[in-house]
Amino acid sequence: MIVSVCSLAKRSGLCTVQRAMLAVVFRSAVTKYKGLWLPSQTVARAMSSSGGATPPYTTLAISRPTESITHVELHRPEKRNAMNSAFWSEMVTCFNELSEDPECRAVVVSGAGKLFTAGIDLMDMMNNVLQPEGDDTARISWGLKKKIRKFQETFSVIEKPVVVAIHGACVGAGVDMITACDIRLCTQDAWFQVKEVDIGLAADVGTLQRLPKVIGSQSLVNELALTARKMYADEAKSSGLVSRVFADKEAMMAGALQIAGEIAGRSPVAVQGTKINLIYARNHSVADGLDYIATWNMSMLQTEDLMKSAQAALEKKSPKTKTYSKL
Ligand SMILES: CCC/C=C/C=C/C(=O)SCCNC(=O)CCNC(=O)[C@H](O)C(C)(C)COP(=O)(O)OP(=O)(O)OC[C@H]1O[C@@H](n2cnc3c(N)ncnc32)[C@H](O)[C@@H]1OP(=O)(O)O
Repeated sequence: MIVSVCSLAKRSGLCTVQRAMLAVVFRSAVTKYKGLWLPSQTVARAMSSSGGATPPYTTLAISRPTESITHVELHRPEKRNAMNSAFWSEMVTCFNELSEDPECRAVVVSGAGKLFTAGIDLMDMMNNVLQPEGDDTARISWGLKKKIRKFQETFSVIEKPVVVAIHGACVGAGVDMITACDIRLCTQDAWFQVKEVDIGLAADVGTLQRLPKVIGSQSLVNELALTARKMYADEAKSSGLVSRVFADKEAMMAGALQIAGEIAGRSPVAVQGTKINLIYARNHSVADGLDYIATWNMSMLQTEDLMKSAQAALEKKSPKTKTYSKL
């Protein structure tokens, strides 16, 4: 199909630059799905209608909309994707596997059913997570700290670029999770709630540390975290929590897939380096960040990807027109 569009453009008398631009625009509107070039909208629809969790997982449905994009769907729709003990360990296994998988160059995360996630599974939290284990206060505290660190790890292990697509609601630990993702999108009906104060605890899986870096206004972060008020899509956009708001889930999934495709089509050396250095810069001073990238790039600048991408730029083509080997 791509080939026929290109030859059509050639016959139409368009110049090389116009033809190249047309090809890029066309490519961003379609996605290769199971060997066929299909409209991104159609692939997004297929992504949103998964049957159930993917064994051995019980809370996640994993699919590959394209060779290089993995879709991870939170999948406990009947419990509003509440995060139970299985979820916390499955997420770590899943993201560790994706980190090791050279085929996977970008990840889309979304939620099945009515909403993105209702946060931690409250029944599980009361019956399992918070059950005291240990003979005295010191030992119980020691064990709890280990648990909290393990929960924190769940969202910190995400090494590949992650686009998260939020619809309906994103509550409590859901906010912790999305602040650890790279690109946040939502639907017009989405709302966000740092709910932890309402259940008697200070959020401890990343919101209090990452949200101030994400939305920039400490006053707004304080208000959200201290009052647990809901924040709706428009404010999420204006405050910078999300970068785009879509009319509905289908449009959002198509948008997420398109962004993931933009990332996955570029040099994995450049993409991974960018993600790692952005996170480093967030957590360190400018001086430390500059030193880190200099050390990083003293080896990474030797990649063949640089020549390929520069060649594409000279030819006035998208870097996505080149093939980059796995990382
Ligand atoms: C060391 C700990 C670190 C982590 C800390 C994390 C903290 C947090 O995440 S705080 C936030 C906790 N979450 C909540 O307080 C949200 C509770 N849920 C709701 O308010 C509503 O369910 C919601 C507005 C999200 C959706 O409402 P809707 O009317 O659409 O659904 P429901 O009829 O209420 O629920 C359907 C079934 O799902 C079960 N469920 C929903 N949320 C949870 C949850 N968080 N934990 C466990 N189960 C949940 C609900 O009980 C219904 O089940 P059933 O009755 O069997 O149909």
